[in-house]
Formats: sequence, structure tokens, C-alpha cells
Amino acid sequence: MSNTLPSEDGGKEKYDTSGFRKYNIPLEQVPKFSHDDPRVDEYISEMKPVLITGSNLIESAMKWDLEYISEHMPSSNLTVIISKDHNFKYVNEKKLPQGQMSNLKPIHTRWSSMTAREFLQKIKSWKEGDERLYLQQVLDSSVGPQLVQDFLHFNWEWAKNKQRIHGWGPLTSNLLLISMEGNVTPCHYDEQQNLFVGIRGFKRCILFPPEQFDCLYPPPVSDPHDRQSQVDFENPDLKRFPKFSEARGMEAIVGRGDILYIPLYWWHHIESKQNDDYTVSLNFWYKTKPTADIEYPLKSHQKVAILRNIEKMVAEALQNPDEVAHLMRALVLGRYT
Ligand SMILES: CC[C@@H](CC(=O)C(=O)O)C(=O)O
Ligand SMILES: [Zn+2]
Repeated sequence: MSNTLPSEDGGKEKYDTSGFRKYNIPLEQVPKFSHDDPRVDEYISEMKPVLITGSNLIESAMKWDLEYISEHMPSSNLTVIISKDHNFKYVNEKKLPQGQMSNLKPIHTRWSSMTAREFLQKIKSWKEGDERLYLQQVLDSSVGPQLVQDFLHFNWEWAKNKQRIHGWGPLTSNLLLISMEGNVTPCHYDEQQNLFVGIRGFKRCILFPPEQFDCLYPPPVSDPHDRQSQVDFENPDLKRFPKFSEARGMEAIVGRGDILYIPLYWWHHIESKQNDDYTVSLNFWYKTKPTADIEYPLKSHQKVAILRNIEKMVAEALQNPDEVAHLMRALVLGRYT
């Protein structure tokens, strides 16, 4: 990450990461600029993470705490993920082999639904050893008239301006995230551009560029944990994942009103500050622009997209996931290496 543009203090501002887990990973700081600083668009256009401060993008949602949500959505059932520990690793249930649940490693998380009031009561009465909870609700009309009004009062001009000048596709969804202190969303990448906004509390995000795909070891695309690193950051298995020792990341602390731009295909590992109150954040996921004319050299995220397509095509052609590795090795070993 040699060519990061300096922020006011040269992008070297050390974020206060007390209260977050320490990993043995070299980390640079994600540069931080005010929303009206032209360098914000320079970073976004180069698809590099940047922390944007002082915008009023979701000023009308700054009051979204669990009391307010409980008051305005008393009976709505919201999606809550439940985990045996602090890790909330996403499972694509559509990729779970039907009827073979028994021989799968026990799934670590399960989905539930409850009202905001129930969620608040559960996290208030939580004690060490209890299952952990993470409210993750897509914003749609079911959030009720008051939150819809707040949503309509977002600074859409600012968001639409970013969407337009960077040629993003449509806004696909906003995910409301209410996390217990200390919850972790382990390292993964998404295939969408992301404006990730802090509403309450502090989250630390560690990011890696798409070109570090071979340091982070996602499982096969057919796996329920597709797009997620298999490396346990707290106890990395360097025998199985040796190149993880070469991973070089960036970090940012997202606080109230901050927007972290997470470029598509960038790996990110997000955690809520430990021993602190619950956190509230909201993301804006945008499809990226369709690639009209291919420019060479290809960008690293485009190469990851190619890898995914090759893997899907080979698996589809073979109709047997167990044969994929052998064929891919035969293609490369002794020929390209
Ligand atoms: C999905 C949960 C995660 C956010 C994230 O991964 C994203 O917005 O892409 C987090 O904040 O814990
Ligand atoms: Zn994500």
C-alpha cells in the first residue's frame, strides 16, 4: 500500500484502538478526511478505503438507538443472528447441502427474529457464557413510518453525488447493524461498493486489498462460507495458511457520523469495541458500474472476479466439487509454475 495519499497528517494518524482485539498483523492507518475534502473522491476513484468525517449523510438517523427503535417499531420482528461466541461468520444457507446438515461442521451461528425491545432486554441481561446476539435488519418499509421518514431525510444529494461521480450502480440495500459490545464479523469481502456509517459507539475495521486474496484463503465458491477468510485471526494456522504471515492490512475506527468507504472486493474484518455499550451502524451497498470498456492492466478486484468465474465454470462442468482441485492443479503445476 505504498501509494496511499496522505491525509492532513500524512495518513499516519494513529487511531485509538484500545478496547479492540490485538492481532499479529501489520496495519497502516486508513486516511481520514473531512467530507468536503477533494481527496475523499480521489481515494474513492482509486478504489482505496478512506474514512470520511463531518458529513450529515444520515443526520436523521443519529437518534436511532434501541429505545427509539423499540418505541417506533414496537411489534416488528427484526432479524437477529445468534452465535456461540463473539464471531458472527456469515453462512449462505442456500449453499448448505440439502439434508446433509448432519455431516457439516456444526454451524456456529443461527438466525432468529425478535422485537427491538426483546433484543434490548437480552443484551442488557447478557452474561459471560451466554450466546451472543447481533441485530442485522435490511431497511425496508417494514421498519415503520417513523424510521421511513428518517430514512427519507438522509442527505441523499451527497450519496447520489458519490454514486454518480464514481459511476456506481443502484443502491441495493441498507443494512441496520446493532451489535453487542465485542462482537466480530470475521474477515470477508463483498461484491458491492459500501458506504459504512457509524451511528453509535465505536467499530474497528481492518481491511486488506483484493490482491491479498492468496493470503486470506477463502473456501471454494460453492462453500456456505464463500467470500470469507478461513484464517482465524486470533489463532492463525500458518501450516495450513502460510501466506497469511504476508498479509498487510489497514485499519480505521468508525465513530458516530463517520463514513468508511469499503471498496468492493476489499477484505474487511469488523468488531465492536469491547466492554463498551452496544454499537449501531448502517451500510449503503451499491452495485458497481458495469465494465464498459476493459482497461489493461486489469485491476486486482477484476482478477478476483475472474478467479471466481473460472472456479464456478470448472465446478459446473465437472459436476463434482471433489474433482476441481485436481483439474486446477493439472492446469498449473509444472506448466505455469
Ligand atoms: C455485515 C456485518 C458487518 C458489516 C459488513 O461486513 C458490511 O457492511 O459489509 C459488521 O459491521 O459487523
Ligand atoms: Zn461486509
